[in-house]
Amino acid sequence: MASQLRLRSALALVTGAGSGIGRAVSVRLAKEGAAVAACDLDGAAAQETVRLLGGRGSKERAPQGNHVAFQADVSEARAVRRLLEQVQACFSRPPSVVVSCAGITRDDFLLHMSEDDWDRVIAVNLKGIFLVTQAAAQALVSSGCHGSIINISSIIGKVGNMGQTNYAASKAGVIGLTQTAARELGRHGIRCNSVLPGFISTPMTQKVPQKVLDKVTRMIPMGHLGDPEDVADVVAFLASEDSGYITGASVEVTGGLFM
Ligand SMILES: CCCCCCCCCCCCCC(=O)CC(=O)SCCNC(=O)CCNC(=O)[C@H](O)C(C)(C)COP(=O)(O)OP(=O)(O)OC[C@H]1O[C@@H](n2cnc3c(N)ncnc32)[C@H](O)[C@@H]1OP(=O)(O)O
Ligand SMILES: NC(=O)C1=CN([C@@H]2O[C@H](COP(=O)(O)OP(=O)(O)OC[C@H]3O[C@@H](n4cnc5c(N)ncnc54)[C@H](O)[C@@H]3O)[C@@H](O)[C@H]2O)C=CC1
Repeated sequence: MASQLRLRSALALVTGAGSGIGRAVSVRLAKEGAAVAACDLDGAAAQETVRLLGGRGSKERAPQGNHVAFQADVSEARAVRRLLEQVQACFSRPPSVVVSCAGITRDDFLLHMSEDDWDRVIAVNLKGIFLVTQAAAQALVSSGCHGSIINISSIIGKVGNMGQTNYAASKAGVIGLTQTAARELGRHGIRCNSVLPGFISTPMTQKVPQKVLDKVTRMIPMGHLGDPEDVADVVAFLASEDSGYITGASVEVTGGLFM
């Protein structure tokens, strides 16, 4: 999709911006003119993303159209409230585009999965998106601004996957959360959509045993894993007015896997 300055007036908050899909989303939204607030649990990784965007802003003040890094754990309510406060103080407005990419895996078969591995994945992948979506929506509604919220789920949230009861439940929950937010926030001019990537080449998938990787690659109709940029293309579309009448959707970016 040709790159345009579709987002030149947007302020985009991206969580999980320090790696993989979140970094690719940050790069793409900046390329289309957005100012980017790049947030990650790993603050240094978020800073590196901002360096890649050519940003130099400090938390205290972001020169017009600049990009700034923030550190926050999205699973912590106080951290998310502080994040939205810092972003609005830095840019003097709420983010009109919010992309929740922060996510983790703690894979194991159901028979052996620990309660801690269940709790942590649900806390980051599902509660984290609840907290960020809620805080961003509150800021937008109270300021009377329209917006586009894009939550990264997974095709696994639709079809399940061996070794991922926690992850699959979290990603299925993201779809339902986003559909409900879309129903409630449409009247405020805030669109909410989910993106369901398939197997994308990032540090997250590098942990997958090779034999599983080989199996799944053979199952993909397009014959290869996706790149983070393939997801960023769709996120940029959902962030822009080119998707102005789309809300509550779940967009699969899978190369046809599990269609
Ligand atoms: C018929 C093949 C179907 C393959 C489907 C795979 C779908 C994956 C698509 C993912 C797309 C989206 C991904 C995403 O959102 C981001 C991620 O979540 S990336 C991480 C994805 N995680 C996995 O797929 C789990 C991979 N498995 C593991 O990490 C380990 O197996 C696990 C920790 C669960 C258990 O380890 P261990 O006890 O050491 O057992 P083994 O590794 O030896 O496995 C035993 C046996 O089971 C087979 N197997 C394991 N996982 C899967 C799986 N997901 N799908 C199919 N088969 C799996 C493994 O190959 C072994 O088979 P053998 O025949 O006994 O060798
Ligand atoms: N890679 C893939 O195949 C797929 C990934 N996804 C989802 O896409 C999103 C991004 O995944 P990847 O880029 O592949 O992973 P990644 O591991 O490369 O990046 C995830 C980022 O999230 C950050 N993060 C983790 N916990 C956090 C927390 N509590 N607070 C703030 N930041 C936190 C990490 O520091 C990291 O920078 C995740 O939600 C993942 O579940 C969905 C489908 C497929």
